[in-house]
Amino acid sequence: MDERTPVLIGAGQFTYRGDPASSPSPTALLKIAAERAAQDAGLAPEKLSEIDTLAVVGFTIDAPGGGRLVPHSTNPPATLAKRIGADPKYAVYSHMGGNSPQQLVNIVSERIAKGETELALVVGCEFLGSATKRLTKGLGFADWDDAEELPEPERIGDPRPGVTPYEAKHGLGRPINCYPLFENALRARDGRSIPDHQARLGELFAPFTKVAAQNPEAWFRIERSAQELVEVSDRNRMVGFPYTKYLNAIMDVDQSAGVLVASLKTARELGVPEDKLVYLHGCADASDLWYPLDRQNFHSSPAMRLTGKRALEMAGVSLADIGHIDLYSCFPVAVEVGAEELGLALDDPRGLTVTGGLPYMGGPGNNYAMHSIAVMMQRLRDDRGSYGLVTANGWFLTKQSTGVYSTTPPKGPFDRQDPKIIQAQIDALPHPTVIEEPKGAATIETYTVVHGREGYMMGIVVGRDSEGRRFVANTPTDEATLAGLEAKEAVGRTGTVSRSEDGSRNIFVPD
Ligand SMILES: CC(=O)SCCNC(=O)CCNC(=O)[C@H](O)C(C)(C)COP(=O)(O)OP(=O)(O)OC[C@H]1O[C@@H](n2cnc3c(N)ncnc32)[C@H](O)[C@@H]1OP(=O)(O)O
Repeated sequence: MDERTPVLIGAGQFTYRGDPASSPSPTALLKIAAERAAQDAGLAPEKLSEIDTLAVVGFTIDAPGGGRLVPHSTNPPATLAKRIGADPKYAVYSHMGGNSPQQLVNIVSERIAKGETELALVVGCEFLGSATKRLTKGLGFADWDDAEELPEPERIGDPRPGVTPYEAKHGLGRPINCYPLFENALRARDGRSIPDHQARLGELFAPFTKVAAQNPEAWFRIERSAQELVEVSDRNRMVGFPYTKYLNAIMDVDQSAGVLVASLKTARELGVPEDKLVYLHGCADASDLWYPLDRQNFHSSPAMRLTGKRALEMAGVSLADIGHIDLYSCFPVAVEVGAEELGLALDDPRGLTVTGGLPYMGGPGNNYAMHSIAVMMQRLRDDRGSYGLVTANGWFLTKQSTGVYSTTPPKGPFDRQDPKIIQAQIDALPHPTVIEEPKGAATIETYTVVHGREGYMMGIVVGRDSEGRRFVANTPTDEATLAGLEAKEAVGRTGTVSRSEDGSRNIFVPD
């Protein structure tokens, strides 16, 4: 076999459940995952000093506008490299997006195949669990010694924000507000009643909780029934209609995961046991029409379809050959759309997650898919010769990265297709015109109702004006309007849109 074949040799995960006052710093979390990945490959932790490539998944807290409330290094790859005694010639820090782990594995694999990298560490972490508690309880961060001021890291990935200022002003910038727009559109497209659709969401995610309950690294190791997931209760409030809290990715966790990727030559020189090797057979990366209002509709993802198709094609296998699947699962609609685009039934007997998914396993911001890859590697080692599919999603069903893995060595050389090829097909798709200041009669294309801890907050409507142009608006915030939007299907309802009194936003009033 070609000695430049990229191969994943070790994976490490870590979940911190201790006292927030002594929680590990971001660099410490990364280092633990890296050391566990080395151990998994049968290597001493000191061997990490030999990496020539380091790719760190962007911290959620470094999202644009995140500020620096939580002290941490201004250059996470450089700080981690120092801690593990490495001097990588290629060190990068990714932009925001849950697609990043799979995308980084795809990119470093291509570098390995081209002879640019011999041994790479790809690693990320989430630390909002303890960080938020430290901030709210005034515990400080004095024991975190990684808040270094260093030159900015080299960034990798697509730097564009997930929403336009127009969309952000109306609340689309938060995933808990934006994903429900897709869910409600999907329900309306299928003509399903609200109660039937809620039941479907519960049935979709109950098996995820079962997998999480068996996963030692899962944040919530609790199996829940379909009904419990969707029933509004004191412990399970509505967040963004139709999603109760249990259907949302959990935000506040402390977790890290990383993988070591090597050329086959280096893996052999390091003495990595053959039964540890997991090959990346296929991969693809693409973005959908970027901003939510530019999408063709709110119930599809051409990027998921085309990256899935391409990754399978590159691997030379079909969906029927795949034994293990992990679809990105920040919210149910990511799984529903992902399954539909790939041609999978929601009750596929193979299951749609190997980890338990973002609402139960955790890893909410950008690093979840690293956990999928880590668990997938072990699944494939335990089921030798089988294939595994991992999908990873960033922003609002925006950026997609896909990987197909197996312990079976690939037949041909690793040849990643230029992502621009799929991207050109997606960018050429027709889509509606967007209008920023609509006026007059309009129709709801999709919507959500946003709840805070104390109850109703606001409605968000994506609508079409009388000329078919798409806009976003908020609704009046009175309970009757908001409860009405939840009581019966509001997609297709008519109303009137105008500018708010202060001129800052659009307001849609249903008829
Ligand atoms: C591409 C992408 O990946 S997009 C996804 C990116 N990720 C996100 O956007 C994360 C979205 N999630 C969130 O913002 C938050 O987790 C929310 C809003 C859903 C809930 O958070 P909060 O407002 O803090 O919830 P609330 O105050 O009502 O309840 C907190 C309690 O619920 C628990 N909880 C929060 N989410 C869940 C969940 N999914 N399952 C079970 N329990 C949960 C918390 O651990 C906490 O428990 P405690 O009281 O025992 O400490």
